[in-house]
Amino acid sequence: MNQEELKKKVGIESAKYIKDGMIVGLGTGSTARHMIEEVARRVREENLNIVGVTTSNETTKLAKSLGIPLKEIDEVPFVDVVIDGADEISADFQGIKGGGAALLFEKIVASYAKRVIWIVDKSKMVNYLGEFPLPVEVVKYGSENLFRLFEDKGYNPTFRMNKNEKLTTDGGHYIIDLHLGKIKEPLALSDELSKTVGVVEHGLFTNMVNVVIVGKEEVVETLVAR
Ligand SMILES: O=C[C@H](O)[C@H](O)[C@H](O)COP(=O)(O)O
Repeated sequence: MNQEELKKKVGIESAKYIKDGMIVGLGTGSTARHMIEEVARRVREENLNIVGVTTSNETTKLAKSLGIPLKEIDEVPFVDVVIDGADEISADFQGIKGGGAALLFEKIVASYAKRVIWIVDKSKMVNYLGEFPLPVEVVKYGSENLFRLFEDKGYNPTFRMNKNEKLTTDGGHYIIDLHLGKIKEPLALSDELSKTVGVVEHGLFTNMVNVVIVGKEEVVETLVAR
């Protein structure tokens, strides 16, 4: 079974957590896409009655094209469940997200969610976070200085590019990716980045996930955080 098939498997499995009447956070990326397609199928074929809240412009476009009813995040007081992909997940359920540049809206939706479910193929499960570059979303004003600050700290920063230009996120910011290799203390780094002026948000999602659905060759494994 190739990686794409594993992603599809967990996407379909995760949609089973969605029940009639729910407000559902719709994640972003190639794995979340499969979940969104399955949700749309259930809306169409099973008359599933839900409202989606999206986590990126890309997901809004996809969900609209598939006919999923949507509301803006500010039109709902909470989200029942958000289902999203991830770039890395460690054994203690900490994660890195933002490989698709959607971390800010994803974290906002997750922070209003009663339940957070991540769907990944087995390659995303790691012993330590950090091999995947950690995305940091920053205000454009002063971002070169912030870049130099990260350089001085030895964080090996690179600006996320879109062709020859710096990529601008859905929120109108830049992303600086930190190439850290191994993040020894995710919680401490999360605090440090959150306190850094000019940082809007970062891709460390600490103590946020409730359920992780992992696609493996033979089985789909469901891990529940304590
Ligand atoms: O910004 C993007 C998101 O955090 C994605 O959920 C994450 O990058 C995983 O994406 P994919 O399922 O395409 O690997």
